[in-house]
Amino acid sequence: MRDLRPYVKTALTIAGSDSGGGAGVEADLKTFSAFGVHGLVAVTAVTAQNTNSIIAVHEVPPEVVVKQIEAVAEDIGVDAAKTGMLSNAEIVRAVARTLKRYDFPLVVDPVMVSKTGVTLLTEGAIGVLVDELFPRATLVTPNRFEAEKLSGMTIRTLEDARRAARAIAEETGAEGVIIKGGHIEGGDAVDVLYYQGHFREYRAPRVEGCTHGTGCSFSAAITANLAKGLSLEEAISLAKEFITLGIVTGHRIGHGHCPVNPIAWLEIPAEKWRVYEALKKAVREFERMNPVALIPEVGANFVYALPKPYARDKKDVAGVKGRIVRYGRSVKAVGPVEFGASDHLARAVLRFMDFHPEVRSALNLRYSEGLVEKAEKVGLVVSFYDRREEPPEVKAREGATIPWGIETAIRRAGRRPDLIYHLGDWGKEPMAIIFGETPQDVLRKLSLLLK
Ligand SMILES: Nc1ncnc2c1ncn2[C@@H]1O[C@H](COP(=O)(O)OP(=O)(O)OP(=O)(O)O)[C@@H](O)[C@H]1O
Ligand SMILES: Cc1ncc(COP(=O)(O)O)c(N)n1
Repeated sequence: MRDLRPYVKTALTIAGSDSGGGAGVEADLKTFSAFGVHGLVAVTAVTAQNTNSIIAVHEVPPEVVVKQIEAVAEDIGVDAAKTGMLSNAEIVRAVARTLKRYDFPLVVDPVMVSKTGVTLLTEGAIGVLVDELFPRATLVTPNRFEAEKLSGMTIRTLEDARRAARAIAEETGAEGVIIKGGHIEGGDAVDVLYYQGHFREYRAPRVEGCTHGTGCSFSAAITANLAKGLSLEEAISLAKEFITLGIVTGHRIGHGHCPVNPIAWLEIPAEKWRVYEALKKAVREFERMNPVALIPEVGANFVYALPKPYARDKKDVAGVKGRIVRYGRSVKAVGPVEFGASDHLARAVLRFMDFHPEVRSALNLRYSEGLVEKAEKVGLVVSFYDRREEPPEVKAREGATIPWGIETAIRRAGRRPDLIYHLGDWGKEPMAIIFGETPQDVLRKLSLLLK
């Protein structure tokens, strides 16, 4: 017997396919999944596309677009829907006619031109979109250029965006209009909503990263949250947070505009849990191994970073709060495993990851000649840096010594080191650091040293 009240919500995207996986239905489906919503699809056009350009477009016959909508609406049910690339007037008309038969919330992203400058909606279809689809829309999400086209106004400031949003809503019958600020100048990326007679701004810092598919993912995120029953304003707030993260963590693939990363929203919390659990287990094992003589005066730490591109600063690296110390005859973690708990060792592993991104874990130990000899004897790759060789401009920069040292040691080794040491300096204890892909890998190397 099928569950009569399914626990999962569904969202439908009516849009084009992007073979590069950055925009269109591909971005929408990833976004729906990121919010835990089951995605449904009606493909309007197949594009041969990459990060540089759109090479070919094959439009789907309008009746097949309609059949796709009906097929899923009638069997599975739709909790909210969005439209993206609709390509031509016939498809717009068929979609508008079909959607009038259903009452789920609808987000219309009036996609007209791709980031790479290719037309995705014929000039003649724009009027049809406005007349036939906008009146059915809960929200319309134009970017600056689309809003200028729709309103006939020039948009340079937020005040301009406010005026245009209101004009579009009042003239077309769309319930809400949000003008996205990706292409409106300013230190922040600000989106301006006009909804039910009032304005609201959504603001986030303008970030560096990947922006292909931002409009698609943003409207899909709003749709997913409407499907889950959130209010329009709550749905936009979440979508705004989501899109900023997706831009910063975008995967630098292809030679043109790299795609936004909708999965970061899901993957970061998931990876944090994996890192946390793996490190907690390894710290317990380290305590059991009890290498009392290897604990430095300043204490040891054991760290594990999120994978790239999510490991950006020390808050993305888990470590032991208060470090690991000698306590009588045993080795004890002072506090719990936490993200951001390590400073020095976190910086060391982050720098290591710039050269070898797969090496995400590290453990620092008391240096001794014997330890280094043993490491070489068991076949570990050993390298070092000498703090006395540190250039003055590096020394002058707070926190720059360790990254400089790690880089120096990696370059010196000419291959991936397992252990890096330094002999100390005034007031600095000599130290050895074991690096590994995982905390288990680090412990494996440590056990070779303890044999
Ligand atoms: N560099 C950036 N930093 C932060 N947010 C941004 C940036 N660029 C765009 N955004 C945000 O991303 C969302 C999409 O806006 P944008 O104006 O880029 O839409 P678009 O042009 O339709 O996107 P696309 O054409 O890439 O699909 C908005 O919330 C916008 O504020
Ligand atoms: C199938 C499809 N839909 C939408 C876009 C717009 O996205 P962008 O403006 O980032 O190129 C696209 N390029 N391809």
